[in-house]
Amino acid sequence: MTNTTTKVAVLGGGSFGTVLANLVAGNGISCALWMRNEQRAAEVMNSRENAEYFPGFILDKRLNITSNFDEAIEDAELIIMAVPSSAYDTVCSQLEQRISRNTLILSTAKGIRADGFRLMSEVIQEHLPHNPVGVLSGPNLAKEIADNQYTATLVASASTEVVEASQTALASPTFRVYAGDDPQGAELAGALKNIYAIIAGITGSMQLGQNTVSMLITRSLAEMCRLASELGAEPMTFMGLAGVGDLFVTCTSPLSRNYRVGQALGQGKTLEQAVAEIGQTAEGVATLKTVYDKAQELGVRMPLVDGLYRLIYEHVEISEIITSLMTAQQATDVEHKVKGI
Ligand SMILES: NC(=O)c1ccc[n+]([C@@H]2O[C@H](COP(=O)([O-])OP(=O)(O)OC[C@H]3O[C@@H](n4cnc5c(N)ncnc54)[C@H](O)[C@@H]3O)[C@@H](O)[C@H]2O)c1
Ligand SMILES: O=P(O)(O)OC[C@H](O)CO
Repeated sequence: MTNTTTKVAVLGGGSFGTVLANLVAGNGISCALWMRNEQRAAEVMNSRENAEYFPGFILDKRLNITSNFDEAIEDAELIIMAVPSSAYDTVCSQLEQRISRNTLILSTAKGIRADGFRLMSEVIQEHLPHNPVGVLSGPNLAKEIADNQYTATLVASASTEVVEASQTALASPTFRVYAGDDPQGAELAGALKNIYAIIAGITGSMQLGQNTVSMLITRSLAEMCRLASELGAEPMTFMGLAGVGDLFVTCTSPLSRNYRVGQALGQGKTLEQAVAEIGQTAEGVATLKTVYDKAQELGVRMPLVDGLYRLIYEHVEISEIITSLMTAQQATDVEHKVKGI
């Protein structure tokens, strides 16, 4: 797909799918937004508003919203996956036998499948081994994109076709799309930061100072890099939009659902209550256990992940966790430094 792009399909009509599809349609490119619920799709199509997620945000009149999967993907050169990571296997299996090998796929979910520690691009490739795949990751709060706040993102792929097609489809005067060549790092960064956003939400509810927030973000970044470099990703990816960029926005904005889960936990609610209260996808909840298990398996030091795990699953008091985070034996050698930063 080049500047002559003819059709894009966005699968998943929640917050992110809606704003991405609207960006594509706004660029004058034929775009179908697929929502699985027939009645909802009809309502959004007729009212031009996805009232469940963005009341008052009027969608581009050229955007087609449909619950008909075949209609949505027919002739699409680029398919943008915007369902949560938990739905990837289901939706990818629906694509099998229905799309050509040339169809480009862009993954936007920020999660990791627990079974086999599979990244979303890996799930796609398992179902669609011949299709070129890329990942989009960065500081991209959907509400701010809908409000046309200046935003940048990263599309990382081994396929220049996917990068170019994504730039053509999504870039606008308020949405800048950078190219990257470390999809594994971009995906890991996007998924890992959700865990730290939950911790930031907890500290937010405790009204701790900016020194504390800054320490948390910095220590989070070091932990993320340690695990990612152990898994073979490029640490420098974490210095960019998908790493520190997304970590910063998600750890500081109550628009982040993961941050809000943390706020609710900090107010004494249970995890179940917190998740129910948000009512939308907060990938960090499932990612926490997946990453905790992986860090244990690989022997990677992740004290913040350990602390959140102990708080949620072992019901250890927050004060005890903070004390252990602040008084743990300090490294005096370079062993604990992250390679590359
Ligand atoms: N919202 C954001 O600001 C944002 C930004 C960047 C990335 N993301 C990522 O995008 C992914 C999707 O998140 P979201 O914010 O759109 O979530 P959301 O909760 O707002 O919406 C998810 C949508 O997916 C639909 N869905 C769930 N299972 C499905 C299935 N099996 N088939 C079809 N549809 C299904 C739901 O009905 C819902 O409409 C997440 O991994 C998230 O981390 C979100
Ligand atoms: O609402 P969250 O916590 O899923 O965060 C949304 C995006 O990932 C921010 O880049």
